[in-house]
Amino acid sequence: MMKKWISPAKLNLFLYITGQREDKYHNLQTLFQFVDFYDELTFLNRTDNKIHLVTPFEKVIHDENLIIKAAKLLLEFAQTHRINLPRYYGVDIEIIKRLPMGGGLGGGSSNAATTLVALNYIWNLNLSCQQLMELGKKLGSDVAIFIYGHSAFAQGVGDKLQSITVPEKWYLIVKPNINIATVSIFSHPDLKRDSVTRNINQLLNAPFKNDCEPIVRKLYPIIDALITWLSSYAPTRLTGTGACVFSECDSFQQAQQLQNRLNDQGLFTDLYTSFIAKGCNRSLLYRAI
Ligand SMILES: C[C@@](CO)(OP(=O)(O)O)[C@H](O)COP(=O)(O)OP(=O)(O)OC[C@H]1O[C@@H](n2ccc(N)nc2=O)[C@H](O)[C@@H]1O
Ligand SMILES: Nc1ncnc2c1ncn2[C@@H]1O[C@H](COP(=O)(O)OP(=O)(O)O)[C@@H](O)[C@H]1O
Repeated sequence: MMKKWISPAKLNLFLYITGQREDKYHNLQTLFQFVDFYDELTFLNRTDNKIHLVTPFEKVIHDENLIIKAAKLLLEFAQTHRINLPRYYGVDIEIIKRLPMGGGLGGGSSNAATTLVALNYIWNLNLSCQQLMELGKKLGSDVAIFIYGHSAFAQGVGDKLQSITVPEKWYLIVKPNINIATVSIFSHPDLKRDSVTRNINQLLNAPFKNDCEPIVRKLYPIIDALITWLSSYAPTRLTGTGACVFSECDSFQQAQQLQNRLNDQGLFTDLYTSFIAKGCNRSLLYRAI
């Protein structure tokens, strides 16, 4: 059977913005954890050395897809550094896409990371995790954490990573039918950008917050309503720049109860979907290898 490569979602358990650099990128302090909800990628050999994404994406053109960009970047790196490639390195890439786009779950970045890790293995390039992370950063700030593959406290623009083990909670993740472009939140004048820099112990011992949440709640009333409603049952926050919100539960049963309650309360039920996932300190990308 053809090997499936896992491409998991992440949550930002907390996210603080401590300033903005000259290049306009924001300095962050964030806690990343993976969950067991994922896309699946397969790579099938071609004999014409073309790289092709077989699965159509409604909103992303082929060559702009982060999967294709990652494959081409790795190929170019191997060719520039004269690393031996197999005679037939062409691939047809298929994806079972479950992660919503613009959901703050890092789906695009995760797909890029999985592509880099998978093709490094399939092409037998032997690049180190560090080398793949450096390449990944060229595609997006979040790609590095997905290659790193362990829960981490991230600083800088989200790329300075320190491994950390956090409780593997269950989450009810609610996805409003909205896609939020990261840049639209990071460029908003009212975004809170002045959190004080704290060390990891201070951050772990304070209530977890997301600095993007106030502005996202103001811009998207459905997200505000969901966080307000869910918070009366479990701690609930925004992940990344949204649109998903997650409620932290101690067991699958608790998450399921909350999901049932949400479905039964009958408010705006056509405006969102939800699923249950478990936090994983180790990314399933590596557990599956
Ligand atoms: C906010 C976070 C938190 O994990 O996640 P998402 O909500 O997107 O999943 C990330 O920092 C997003 O990372 P990623 O989605 O890879 O962003 P990128 O493609 O690098 O950047 C998109 C745009 O966001 C802004 N940006 C991104 C990262 C950062 N530290 N400061 C920024 O100001 C920049 O304007 C950039 O052009
Ligand atoms: N393979 C991909 N999967 C998802 N999004 C992709 C992909 N390739 C490019 N994109 C683009 O990246 C954007 C951000 O997607 P995604 O990473 O899923 O969201 P977020 O950054 O909110 O977590 C999408 O809206 C889409 O335009």
